[in-house]
Amino acid sequence: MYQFLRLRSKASLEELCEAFDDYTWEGVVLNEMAHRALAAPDGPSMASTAGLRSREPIERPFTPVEGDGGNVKVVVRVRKFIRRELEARSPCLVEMDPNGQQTILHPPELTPEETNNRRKQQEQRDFTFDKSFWSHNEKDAHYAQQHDIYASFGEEFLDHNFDGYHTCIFAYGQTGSGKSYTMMGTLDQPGLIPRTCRGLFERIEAEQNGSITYNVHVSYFEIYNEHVKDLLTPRVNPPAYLKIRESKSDGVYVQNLTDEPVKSYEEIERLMKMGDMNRTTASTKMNDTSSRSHAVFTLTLKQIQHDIATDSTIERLARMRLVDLAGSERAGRTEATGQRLREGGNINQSLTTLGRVIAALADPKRQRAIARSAGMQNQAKRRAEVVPYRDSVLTWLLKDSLGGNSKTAMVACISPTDYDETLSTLRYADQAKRIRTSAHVNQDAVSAAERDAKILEMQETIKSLQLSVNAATTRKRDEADRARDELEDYQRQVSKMQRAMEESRAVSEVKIRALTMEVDELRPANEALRIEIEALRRHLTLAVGELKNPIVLPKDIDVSMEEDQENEEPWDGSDSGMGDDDLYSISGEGGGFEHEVWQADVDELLKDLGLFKRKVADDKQRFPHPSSTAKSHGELGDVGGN
Ligand SMILES: Nc1ncnc2c1ncn2[C@@H]1O[C@H](COP(=O)(O)OP(=O)(O)OP(=O)(O)O)[C@@H](O)[C@H]1O
Repeated sequence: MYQFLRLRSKASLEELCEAFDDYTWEGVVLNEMAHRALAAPDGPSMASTAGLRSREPIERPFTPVEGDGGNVKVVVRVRKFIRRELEARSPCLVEMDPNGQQTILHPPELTPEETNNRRKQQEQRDFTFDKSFWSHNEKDAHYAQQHDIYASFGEEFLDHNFDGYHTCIFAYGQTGSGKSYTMMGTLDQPGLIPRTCRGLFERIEAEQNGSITYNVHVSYFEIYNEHVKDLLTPRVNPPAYLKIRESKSDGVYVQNLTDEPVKSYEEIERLMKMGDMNRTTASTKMNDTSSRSHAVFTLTLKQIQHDIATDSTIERLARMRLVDLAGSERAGRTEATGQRLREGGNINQSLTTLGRVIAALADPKRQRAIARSAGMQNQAKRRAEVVPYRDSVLTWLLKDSLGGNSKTAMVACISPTDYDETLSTLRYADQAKRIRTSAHVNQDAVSAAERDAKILEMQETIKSLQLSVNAATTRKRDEADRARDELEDYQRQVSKMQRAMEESRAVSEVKIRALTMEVDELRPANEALRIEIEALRRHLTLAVGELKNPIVLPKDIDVSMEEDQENEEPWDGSDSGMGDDDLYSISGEGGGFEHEVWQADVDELLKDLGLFKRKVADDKQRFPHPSSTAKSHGELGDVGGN
């Protein structure tokens, strides 16, 4: 700190910076402040460090990345032999080239009679997909385990979700080909769904940086015989079927579907198990645990980032659809009768519609028509589009995932032994490769005022719905249906508002967390400032005392003897030979001039310190130290004037 007193020319802010640079680590804080003050275009500003920091761009993973969804990603997986196939000593008809991603289907050896009975010859067929997973023989080097499937594209899809894209992965294939094994897996060999859920929470924990709030919701339903059943509510008899509705803001949705908020993987795991228990399965000739329904597991991830500088939020919404379709089946081969036969019929019908939707979407002519229809009026638009989404519940609900705002992947599961079924699946998959989706980042920037206004608007809507529900219930019976719809709308709005308010509360928590962190960060700097000020105050007292009572040395004592001896030159009193320590040795003649210079230096110092005092006081006022507010004010008051 003595360097401070050794400044001989004007004690400007620049010199103060240098002095602090050489001093202690606490000086870095003051130094940074002084540099910032100097860097300000209109001279030293009163902005505190915190204020400056808050205006700097915060690290933001929320950089909008736009682009289309690209083509549907298609991968194929062949499973190992199951008991039935081993017993029949069926040969493996599938070959895969893991490097070229080729899947080759060989024709089975037929007896002459079988060959004669066939209308079409079976021949070798080659297909190329984004990936061909060989899960047939564990001993092979390129054997694909469950985690290989997730690592290959499950992780990539999770990346898309965090970027704000909706995604959909669906498993397609004949009954018993390994769809449920791939999607859900077993306890010791978990599939894509549990791995995605775990990956999601691992990332949330790893990416927790304090300024982002993550909200995750889960829903799980099945489409059984063209009816939608909630898998997260207990089964009832007769079964409760849910309605499908469409709204401008939410698109096609299942009314009153449970959408459970979850905070950890364990919570999701519990819901997954509950859903699986509720799912309709049955034993058939082709599969002991055959899924008799299409199951749609949906994760919704909302990321809310709060920018403390502008008090606005950026919201990203991503929906992950993980679909385990029921398997296509030939009645002749499954030998199904009664209920199983009816189920099979419904399954096949919806899969046929899915095939028609895929064919329509993959057709380039149709794609051009859809693109052209973008600016058309309703009726003309519908004629141009003609994708038969509405022909089955499955395609109607997956409309967006199949050809709209989603990045989509299809896992085609095949059996190693069944030529016709496998060929049909591979053709289906080959067509799906050509579908292009139009995914975009689902991101909104909302200011605090807009958020409040949104909640207010919802409250108003709810109020008016409440009035019309009350009025409708008093009207005649034939209006009961309308009343029920209004009531459902009302309930939907209420739960939407509850969610918005919950999010608002979460944003407030983030704000509090960020401010607390900033105060904590500033605490050491404040403490350093306090110590510096105390030291400065002591030194100033010393310097002022020195000026008031200069040490007068008798003329005949030459204190510069030592120096003279070293320099071997007599001191002539001129400025050029004066070292820093001479400040303590000068007196008498010429001392008047030096005194004026010192006085000017000290005045400058006092001025600068006044400046610091104001800045420090400003900081202290903005970020008060709980225990030392009063004390600090007292200390600052001791330092020289403005
Ligand atoms: N990659 C695999 N490795 C080991 N076993 C598998 C694999 N794929 C499927 N299996 C086994 O094959 C059998 C049928 O699989 P799974 O139930 O997943 O078929 P599915 O396509 O879902 O059938 P369905 O359409 O009838 O529901 C199960 O016993 C399953 O454990």
